[in-house]
Amino acid sequence: MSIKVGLAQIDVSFGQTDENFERVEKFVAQAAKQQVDVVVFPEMWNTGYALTELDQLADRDGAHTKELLSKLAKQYHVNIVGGSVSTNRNGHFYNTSYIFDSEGQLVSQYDKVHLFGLMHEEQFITAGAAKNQFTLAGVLSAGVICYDIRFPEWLRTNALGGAKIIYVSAEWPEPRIKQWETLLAARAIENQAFVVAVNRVGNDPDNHFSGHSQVIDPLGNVVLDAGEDETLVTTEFDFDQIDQVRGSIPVFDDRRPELYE
Ligand SMILES: O=C(O)CCC(=O)C(=O)O
Repeated sequence: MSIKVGLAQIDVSFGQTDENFERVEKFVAQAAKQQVDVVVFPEMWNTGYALTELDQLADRDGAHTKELLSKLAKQYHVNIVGGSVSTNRNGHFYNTSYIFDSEGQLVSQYDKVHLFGLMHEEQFITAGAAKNQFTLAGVLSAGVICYDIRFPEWLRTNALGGAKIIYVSAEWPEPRIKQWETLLAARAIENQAFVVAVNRVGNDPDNHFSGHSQVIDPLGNVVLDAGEDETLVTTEFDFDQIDQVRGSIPVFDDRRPELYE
């Protein structure tokens, strides 16, 4: 079984929500034209890290994002891993990912669990406390957001459901891009899964973001690298490789969880 994914490596206009919603709409249409099964977006694409303005800008109850992604998924008959957006729910702000199937149904909702102190995220955002495991395009999958990839135990926790694809959405700044690439490869190898990771490009007042969205196979090989410009890149991969890799080095069977606490 194979799947075609589209990585929407977009810029994010700082605090300009209307512009950002329009951009996402354009990229979903473009992805649909290329007949992808799943299109994936980066982190916090509605506002960027405009954390001090969340009161005015964060999506209340995620309503605007959910309405748009659901409509687009249905209209174009495409599955959408909606990156993440800043949301305002019950008086708290969250960094929230919404995932829609090609019928326009919400299949998962995830609040980023590990908040990134270097960008003062924890001063504004409330951390999530739940996993993100779902079936999309018929494939068991998991999803995390940016800084989450520094926590192998969290990805393992999510991957233990049998995920064959781990989706990562990020706003990962350029100075640490080597760490991004290395961490993604390690998460793919240790979980023997495909990693589909989408980073943004462009600038915010404090950071430059250089993309390098990637698809990585279960052996840690980079199948696709999107480079440093705003772009939609696509690739198709099949899951036989996962069975081969898991069959030859059975790390899931060889785990010793009784020793890990
Ligand atoms: O861990 C890093 O170096 C980057 C994390 C980050 O930018 C984020 O979580 O938004």
